[in-house]
Amino acid sequence: MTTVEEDVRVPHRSRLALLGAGVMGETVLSGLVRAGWDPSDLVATDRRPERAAELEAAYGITMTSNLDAVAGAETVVLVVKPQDMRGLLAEIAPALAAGALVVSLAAGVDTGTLEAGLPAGQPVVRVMANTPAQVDEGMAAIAAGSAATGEHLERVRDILSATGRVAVVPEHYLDAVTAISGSGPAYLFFVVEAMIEAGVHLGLPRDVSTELVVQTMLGSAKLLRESGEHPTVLRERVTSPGGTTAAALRELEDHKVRAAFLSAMEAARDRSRALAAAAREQQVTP
Ligand SMILES: NC(=O)C1=CN([C@@H]2O[C@H](COP(=O)(O)OP(=O)(O)OC[C@H]3O[C@@H](n4cnc5c(N)ncnc54)[C@H](OP(=O)(O)O)[C@@H]3O)[C@@H](O)[C@H]2O)C=CC1
Ligand SMILES: O=C(O)[C@@H]1CCC=N1
Repeated sequence: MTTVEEDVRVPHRSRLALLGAGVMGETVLSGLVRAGWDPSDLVATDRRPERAAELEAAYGITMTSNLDAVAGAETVVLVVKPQDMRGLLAEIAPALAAGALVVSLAAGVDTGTLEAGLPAGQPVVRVMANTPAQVDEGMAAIAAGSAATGEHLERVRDILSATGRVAVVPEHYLDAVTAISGSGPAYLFFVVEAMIEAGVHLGLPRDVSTELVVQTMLGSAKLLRESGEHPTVLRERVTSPGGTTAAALRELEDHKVRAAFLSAMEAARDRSRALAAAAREQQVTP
């Protein structure tokens, strides 16, 4: 017979170790805590002791060494910079539990490179996430390595869907995904900065300009999502014949802003490929 106590129990979550608790690492950890994970099911590490102390105080998560964290963890999430991945894989490979799922959030580093630095057959899932996950509006794309199963992908989806949307994609999409949604928040913040400065240039107090621009960005994103309309249609609805918007858009086209966005995202995609190549060249077998 089912008891009331059993009905309301929190589902068991296996122990998750997160290595590299910088900006993106904290984004994931804080999201899991907000989503109701018991901090005692989480363990994390960072190279800087003062950073570790900060996170322990903020979230009640045990901060420890990489080897301690990995021992017994069923899911190991790696959130170090691509350039630090090789050393980290070499350090943890001997301590990983057989079958533990390794999840990498590093830009560029492909699953082949990760697998080459880990014991044979270790399941790996690669992720490209973004910082709006800090407010539960993240966009993450995930791809399975050669030994990862559907259950492994579901486990990663469960972790990331706590803080936003998750798409399963073929791995060869991930350099482009990095250029679009991984780096994307920075481009939009750049546009916001430029518009706020423009408002100040036009004589608005900075706080007024900031409020106008931030709410316009938020409202436009919400309109896109909720209307389901194509952005071209929404832009045309703002653009009155012979009006102010048409005058502004003409300047953006004359300054080749659309072409600049294309070049910028090609550069980000190429940088992701270069990081992948560098990580591949550095790879070591355990
Ligand atoms: N920031 C973002 O918006 C996004 C980042 N990413 C990816 O996430 C990863 C982390 O990026 P981000 O959080 O911005 O970078 P951070 O530098 O903020 O975080 C990485 C953290 O890992 C620590 N670290 C490095 N080596 C080790 C180690 N061996 N053991 C434990 N901790 C270690 C670093 O310490 P120290 O400071 O001493 O180096 C640092 O605190 C990158 O691979 C990046 O490509 C992906 C999508 C978006
Ligand atoms: O700039 C970077 O390399 C990382 C990856 C995507 C966003 N930040």
